[in-house]
Amino acid sequence: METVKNIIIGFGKGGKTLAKFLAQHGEQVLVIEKSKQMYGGTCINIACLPSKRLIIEAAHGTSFEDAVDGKNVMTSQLRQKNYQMLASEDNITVLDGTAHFTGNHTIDVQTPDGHTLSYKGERIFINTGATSTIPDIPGLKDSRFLMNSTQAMDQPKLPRELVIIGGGYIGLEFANMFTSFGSHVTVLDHHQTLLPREDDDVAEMVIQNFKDNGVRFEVGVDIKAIGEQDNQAAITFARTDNRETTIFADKILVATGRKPATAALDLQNTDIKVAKNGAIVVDDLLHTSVPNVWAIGDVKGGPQFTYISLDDFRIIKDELFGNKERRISDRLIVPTNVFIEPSLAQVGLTEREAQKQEKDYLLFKMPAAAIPKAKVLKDTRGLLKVLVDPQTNLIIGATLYVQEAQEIINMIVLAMRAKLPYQMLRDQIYTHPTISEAFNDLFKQSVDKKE
Ligand SMILES: Cc1cc2nc3c(=O)[nH]c(=O)nc-3n(C[C@H](O)[C@H](O)[C@H](O)COP(=O)(O)OP(=O)(O)OC[C@H]3O[C@@H](n4cnc5c(N)ncnc54)[C@H](O)[C@@H]3O)c2cc1C
Ligand SMILES: NC(=O)c1ccc[n+]([C@@H]2O[C@H](COP(=O)([O-])OP(=O)(O)OC[C@H]3O[C@@H](n4cnc5c(N)ncnc54)[C@H](O)[C@@H]3O)[C@@H](O)[C@H]2O)c1
Repeated sequence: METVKNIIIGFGKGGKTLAKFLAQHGEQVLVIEKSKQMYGGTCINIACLPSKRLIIEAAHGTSFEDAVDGKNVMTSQLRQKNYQMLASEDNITVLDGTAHFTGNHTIDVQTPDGHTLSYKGERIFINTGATSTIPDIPGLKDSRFLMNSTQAMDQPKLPRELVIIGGGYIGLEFANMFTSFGSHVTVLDHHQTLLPREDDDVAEMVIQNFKDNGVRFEVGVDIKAIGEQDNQAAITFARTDNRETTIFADKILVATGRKPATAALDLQNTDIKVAKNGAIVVDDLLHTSVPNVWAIGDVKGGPQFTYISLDDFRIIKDELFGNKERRISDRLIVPTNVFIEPSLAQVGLTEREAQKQEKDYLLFKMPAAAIPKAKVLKDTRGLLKVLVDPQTNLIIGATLYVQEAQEIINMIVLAMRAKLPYQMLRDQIYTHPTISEAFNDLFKQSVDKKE
């Protein structure tokens, strides 16, 4: 059995960044990836980048088929670039194969040609990501109409009637995208409230905009069964009043969350603790319960974002080569963005959360329609809400539902991290016409909280 200084299982965001860093510091690294189609990990191949590319193509009026082709060219280029980024390093070996543990620090790798290779790792980093879940609905798992998000982005033709189960991140982003391509979309969710973290005014506006675009929502439903009729899927669900309805679709996209990919790792052969949901239990420094074994990214549970996986890399880098100060609990200001149209970005407290915590706050609020650039972009939908601590003048939360929110939220994040008073954003000179210059006007006057 060969002993390797660093083994990274999975070519994910944090893992690949760590591999490059370790190699550049003279350390030997073995990166094991189970699929050649996944070099570079989930984000670039089957998640963030291809989905955003399709969303943009849909908004530009590209046909679905051409958009999928273009997306595939992009992901293949990214895959190649990611592979080269690691394989070109003398100290890194990228091994095709599926890894599973045989002991606390030993693994076997099943290679595509049927061989089993055994390794001992002085350090092991688990970066295997997460996989789609399929809810236990009779007939769903075996339905020929079922797709997960990866399959939805690779359909040979646009589904005319599309049912999406789950109205979270993927559900809303794909509902927006497929509607723009021309599908008729119905979103089913078992919760009564979509966007449950958002303030009511924001969530209502987002859902109304979807409805205005033709998306149908059925919330608080209990999906009873998936069948087939006349070459279509038949989806039967009960509404809150227990009345049963059946709707029909050419495809069903399941977007009901993703679970940590630990099932194939044979962690029962180790002392690595796993939570009920399959997530690897880690401490504040990403240590698993076995010394010198870390978990990075989605596999450790918690927020599932590429930038969190990247930040996991920073924690490990700081532990191994820095001053050992960075940790998960430092992540107090983490922005999110739902890539719908317009974009919905959020950081810090919402108004509801501030009220629940009995925090005093100033509310700055304005409609997107007041921003000249929104008119230029021909999309004046949305609103901006920022909460400020009246004692310190520091921003404590922001929700930006406006075109380009995914970009300008990062200015708010910077102001929060640098503890800049809101007046700094109010009085700054911005380029024009831009969405960010809205901060000049937004912060002029706080509004009555009851508005
Ligand atoms: C449709 C979609 C859109 C998304 N959009 C966004 C977005 O816009 N912004 C954002 O921040 N996040 C987004 N996410 C979430 C984001 O993709 C994930 O949080 C991120 O990719 C997780 O990265 P990771 O480092 O945990 O591992 P991953 O990138 O998931 O990598 C894990 C790798 O491990 C490999 N692997 C698994 N098991 C084994 C094994 N036993 N042996 C060897 N290899 C193995 C897998 O093949 C995979 O390549 C999206 C997710 C989806 C599904
Ligand atoms: N823009 C982004 O950053 C982005 C985009 C896409 C995905 N992601 C990441 O990927 C993760 C997975 O996305 P997702 O949309 O699958 O999960 P999600 O957790 O965001 O949403 C799941 C939705 O499915 C519903 N649901 C669950 N079980 C159901 C059932 N049996 N019947 C009906 N509805 C049901 C839930 O109520 C919820 O609304 C997200 O949590 C996010 O971290 C991020």
